[in-house]
Amino acid sequence: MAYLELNNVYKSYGEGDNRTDVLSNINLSIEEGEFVAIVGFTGSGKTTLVNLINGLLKPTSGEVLFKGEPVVDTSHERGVIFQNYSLLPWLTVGQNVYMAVKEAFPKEKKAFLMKRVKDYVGMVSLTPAINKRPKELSGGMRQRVAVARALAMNPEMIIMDEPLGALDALTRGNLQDEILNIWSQDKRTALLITNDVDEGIYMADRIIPLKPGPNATLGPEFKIDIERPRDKTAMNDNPNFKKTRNAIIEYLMDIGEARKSVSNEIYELPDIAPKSFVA
Ligand SMILES: Nc1ncnc2c1ncn2[C@@H]1O[C@H](COP(=O)(O)OP(=O)(O)OP(=O)(O)O)[C@@H](O)[C@H]1O
Repeated sequence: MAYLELNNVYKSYGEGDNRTDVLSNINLSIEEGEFVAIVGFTGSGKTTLVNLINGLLKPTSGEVLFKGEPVVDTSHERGVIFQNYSLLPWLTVGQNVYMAVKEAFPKEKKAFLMKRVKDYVGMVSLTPAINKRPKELSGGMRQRVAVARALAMNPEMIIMDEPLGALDALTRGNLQDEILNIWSQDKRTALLITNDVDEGIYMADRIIPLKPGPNATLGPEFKIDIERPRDKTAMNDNPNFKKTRNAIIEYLMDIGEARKSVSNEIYELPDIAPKSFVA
């Protein structure tokens, strides 16, 4: 039994003429302690996939199993870092993180909770902004609060939906390292959804492309055979890095071309005129 399993998962939105088939025949198996990245084009169904795993959505058919049990709801065991940071606007940075920590550790004393808030706000370099409200922060700072909030809850599995997209390269690199530290020290399981192949190779054990939809499905996996801890600078000269990067990019370009050729199809519109049109 895998830690997380998706078996023949299909997901559509709407009914009848309004039906959109987003995901088709998704099969994914992640072992405990693994770090898996899914790379995909925008609009291909990545957030839908995250929400199915998180328990915010139910599959149209197929099953999502977490530790052998069907996922029916959200759970603290699976912490999600969303791309749209969703902070409570009336609370400060510290209070936003505190609320989440209190929910995850309901029996702990205030001193424990406050220390955890301080540690995780510090980890994302936001100590000077701990008393600010979200509207006083830049998009990147808000995203860092969202990262601190999710990790401070101590989830067994960290699920990341393009969590670092809005950040500058330096902050992004630092947070990648923090996430990797937490993942490896605390023996977590991680799923990263990204459109950045280099980020996926730096962080993950395996990369799986999501082929664009409608009816998006997972492509072949690419194993990242590079020793940990990985060094970004040294990696550029690593033959395995170059080989894997080229293979993934080539694959994505091929499916991108296939997508373009589908969207370039010419549709003929029927030759009709409105019956009651008065010029
Ligand atoms: N609630 C919904 N009702 C109807 N269609 C939806 C709904 N949510 C998403 N979709 C459609 O499903 C498709 C995939 O959306 P999704 O947000 O999962 O993609 P994504 O890969 O995360 O996109 P992005 O990279 O732009 O965030 C899109 O065509 C979108 O319009």
